[in-house]
Amino acid sequence: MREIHPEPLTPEAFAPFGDVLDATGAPDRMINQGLCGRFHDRAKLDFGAEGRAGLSIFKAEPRRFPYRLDLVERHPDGSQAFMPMTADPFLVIVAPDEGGSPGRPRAFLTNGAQAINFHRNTWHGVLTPLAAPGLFAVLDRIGATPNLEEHWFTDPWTITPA
Ligand SMILES: NC(=O)N[C@@H](O)C(=O)O
Ligand code: NI
Repeated sequence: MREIHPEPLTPEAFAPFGDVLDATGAPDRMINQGLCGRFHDRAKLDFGAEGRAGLSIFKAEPRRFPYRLDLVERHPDGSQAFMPMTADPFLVIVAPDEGGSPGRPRAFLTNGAQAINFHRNTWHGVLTPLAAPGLFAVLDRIGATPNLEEHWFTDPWTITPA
């Protein structure tokens, strides 16, 4: 059984795969008469030449550990951002591309105050909440192409805390 242990999500570790939107530390600017900190323009959004931005709500079933990972996917035509609407940590799964197929996946656990944005064509697991109601705002590309490539692992991975 091939095991993966989740790592804490940090912008540095996630950089090869996408952006982490994290409201820790000092904001980039104070707005609204000094009553709001703006962490400005923190994601590289990409909807391609033929697409447009779409903002959706996902209500996903919570998953549990040990989590069986048998599928990763990617969106060749645009980025995809998962922004939780609750303060529950969720699981973020990515994998490097190795000649058109995913390499060894990596799993990250958010701290409950983070959102993520997968860059275009990044192999990732589908939205994976760990608590109900699994509510997320999702910003991704809407367009005429399917914008989806799936890879099923013949030998699934098991994600479980160390
Ligand atoms: N298919 C869809 O809208 N969502 C997936 O892309 C996902 O990453 O959850
Ligand atoms: Ni996706």
